[in-house]
Amino acid sequence: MPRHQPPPQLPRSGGTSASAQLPKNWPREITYLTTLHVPPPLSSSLLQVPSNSNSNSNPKPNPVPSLPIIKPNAVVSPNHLVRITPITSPAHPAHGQYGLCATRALAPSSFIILYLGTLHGPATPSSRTQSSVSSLPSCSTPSTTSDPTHATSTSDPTHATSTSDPTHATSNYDPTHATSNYDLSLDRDLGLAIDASRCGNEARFINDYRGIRAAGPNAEFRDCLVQVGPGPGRLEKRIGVFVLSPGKAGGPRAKGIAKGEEIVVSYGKGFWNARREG
Ligand SMILES: C[S@@+](CC[C@H](N)C(=O)[O-])C[C@H]1O[C@@H](n2cnc3c(N)ncnc32)[C@H](O)[C@@H]1O
Repeated sequence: MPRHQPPPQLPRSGGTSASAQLPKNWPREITYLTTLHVPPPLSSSLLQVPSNSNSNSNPKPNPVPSLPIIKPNAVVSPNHLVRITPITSPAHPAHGQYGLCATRALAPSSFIILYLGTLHGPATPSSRTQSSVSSLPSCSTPSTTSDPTHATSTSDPTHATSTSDPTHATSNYDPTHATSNYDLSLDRDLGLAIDASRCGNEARFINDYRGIRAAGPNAEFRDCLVQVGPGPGRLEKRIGVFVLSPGKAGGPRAKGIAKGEEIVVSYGKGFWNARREG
């Protein structure tokens, strides 16, 4: 279970905006990010997607043409569409933790927030045997917040983290990613994932729908692209949280998410099976 301990000496806000305010109820021991944390030796160029140029110098088609493009003005920190909410009802399965609630009605299919955290590569043979995390690039000191009892995260089946590819020399793998409850796969081919256990944004507080919303999830993680730099030219891959699409007319999904409702996704059966087995 995630724990929110008293803070070590940490920066309270990360990303590009040093002056970013913290969202209400943000736990002091977790670094708040306004952009993806990409520690060396990784580089955000790994996430770049060729722009849809018509020039002859780039005759290849865009390999991910159908992903939604999130405009810079849709990425605001703190995010005014959501509120980090302490869960006080004993009937809630994540009682004593936090959840994320909508501050206004959110339309079906609409973009809510990016999932931010630390980008990391897969485990390499050497990183698997590494016993100390203190020398690894991280947005905080070795964590008092990661729960060693957590079994390997597999999250949403479409975002299950891969830690088994030993071929990527650029890995910054920290062994705590393997037991993180906040780890989402970003690119299976490259073995890249985003871990929000030590640093992240409001999206890290999204719970799984099981035991919370009988009708199922009302949101989902989706691959998307963000514009980086000035102008529309450069696109990078990210994971976004979106309201579920309407589905069959009149069904529970058609309404989107109501003001005050908890935003819940499906982590996938693998996430919970891994914890039962672990
Ligand atoms: C990504 S975190 C979600 C935010 C978390 N509630 C918090 O306050 O940090 C995932 C963890 O939240 C808890 N959680 C999420 N959904 C749950 C559910 N439906 N039932 C029980 N626990 C849940 C579990 O402890 C899980 O490992």
